[in-house]
Amino acid sequence: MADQFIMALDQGTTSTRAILFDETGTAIATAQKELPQIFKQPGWVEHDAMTIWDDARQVMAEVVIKANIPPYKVAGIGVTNQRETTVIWDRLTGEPIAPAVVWQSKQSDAIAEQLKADGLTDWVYEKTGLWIDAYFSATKIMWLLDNVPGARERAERGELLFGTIDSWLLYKLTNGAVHATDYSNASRTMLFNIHTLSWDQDLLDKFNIPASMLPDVKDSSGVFGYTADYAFFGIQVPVAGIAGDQQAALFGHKAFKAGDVKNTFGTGSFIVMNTGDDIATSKNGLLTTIGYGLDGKVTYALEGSVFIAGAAIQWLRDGLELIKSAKETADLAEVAREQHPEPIYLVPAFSGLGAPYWDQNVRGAMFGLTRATTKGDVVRATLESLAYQTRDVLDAMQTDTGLTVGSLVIDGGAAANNYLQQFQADLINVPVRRPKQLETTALGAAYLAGLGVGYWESMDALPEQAATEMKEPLTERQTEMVTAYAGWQRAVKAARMFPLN
Ligand SMILES: Nc1ncnc2c1ncn2[C@@H]1O[C@H](COP(=O)(O)OP(=O)(O)O)[C@@H](O)[C@H]1O
Ligand SMILES: O=P(O)(O)OC[C@H](O)CO
Repeated sequence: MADQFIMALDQGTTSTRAILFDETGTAIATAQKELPQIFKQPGWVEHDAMTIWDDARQVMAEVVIKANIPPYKVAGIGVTNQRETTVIWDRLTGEPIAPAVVWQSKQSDAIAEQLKADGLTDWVYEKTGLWIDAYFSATKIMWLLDNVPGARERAERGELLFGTIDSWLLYKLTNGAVHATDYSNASRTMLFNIHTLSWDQDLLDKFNIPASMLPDVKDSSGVFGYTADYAFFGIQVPVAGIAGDQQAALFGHKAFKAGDVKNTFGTGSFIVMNTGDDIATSKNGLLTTIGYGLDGKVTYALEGSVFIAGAAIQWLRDGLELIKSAKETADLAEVAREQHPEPIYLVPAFSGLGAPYWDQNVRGAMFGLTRATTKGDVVRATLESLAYQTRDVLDAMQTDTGLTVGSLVIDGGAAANNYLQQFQADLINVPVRRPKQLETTALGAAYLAGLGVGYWESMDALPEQAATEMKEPLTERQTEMVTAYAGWQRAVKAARMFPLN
């Protein structure tokens, strides 16, 4: 297989990427397209599903051309995706009936609130491992069926299909031949029973969603189908791996042991702990989810989903126009820290707070401003908010599992930030490691696809990640961190006391 490659197709919230990996797990070429965000109403976030498909096809072709390899040298494709985002399309024409409702979108908030008011929270949690929220696909499907004219009747006649982005891309890649997903994505819909490993008929009945819309659920590794003529240079390449992006990152870090934890700092921040065979439950606002399905067996995980991480850095750039690029933030924060050791705090609850608070009624706030506050202080507070939110989740994880997190691996765009990495290590008082290659999500999808086609024979044969950079916590900062974290906790409390209405 030495002259063959595995392609990862990583469809994220803000971009669509194709990356080719060789046998050593090295990325040899990347092609990427930014994805336009559609904000029709406050709190709504949508994507054009056809654009996603067009972009996917384009980056897949581009990456092969960039790498200058014949397309038949691609041994398999692994798909990984922004999770929960919901597409509904016509079974026959393959046309979406509406824009995709993105995981961050709040248009189904009222439906989620009603389900909670109906007292379904524990019932849904016991079956799905999820706390009722507009974040998950179920209320998004309900919203689309209720709001797109004729959708409910068409769905009841069996004419419509639902899928998260992986299913949508798989359907398009195979020209409608395959309608399937994997366990990790299914476990984010709030329709999938993580105990019986099947769609839950009680939930479907309660939510009034026809079972005929749902994809088949399979292992994350194995052949799902083959690319159709028009999809990839007219050749049939097996789509041999699928996983939601956060679970793919867990796999990409080779976090295979119970207790292994990773954090991906992308648009949001997703801290995931492998819990092995154990369907660990949480009393502290974490989700129970499926890490991956492999060889007929699923591995479970606990997750803390933080909605705003790198998105806060984008806000500094595009909203406040304080910086020109995300890269500037590390130096600005470093200087600010030297000038004004006393921190200010940003609670970036721009769309409510996810784990461990799950409070939709809070919005962003800053605390501690004075006339001396500078741009650098605001940048520093923003970067540090990513680390504080991670600490909140890690504390909850340790309380829930009784396990001690001894180190943390990070990836995603904002993991490149040296200030953040050091501050994170200081704040949680354990080493924080990041791989040189931050595309761990894509690597995880490549691993799954590679295992699926026998490119790598077993998990033991998966290559080690390229060199990593480690930041140790600084002992001399530990007293300061105790005060700093107490300040953050007060800031969150204060922000939550200023309700939306
Ligand atoms: N050097 C940096 N420092 C801080 N944040 C960064 C840096 N580089 C990129 N980011 C942030 O990382 C995010 C992009 O990460 P990525 O993993 O590509 O996200 P996604 O998969 O959610 O689209 C953006 O929100 C951006 O603001
Ligand atoms: O696209 P990302 O990397 O922001 O990830 C989004 C998550 O999968 C949402 O649950």
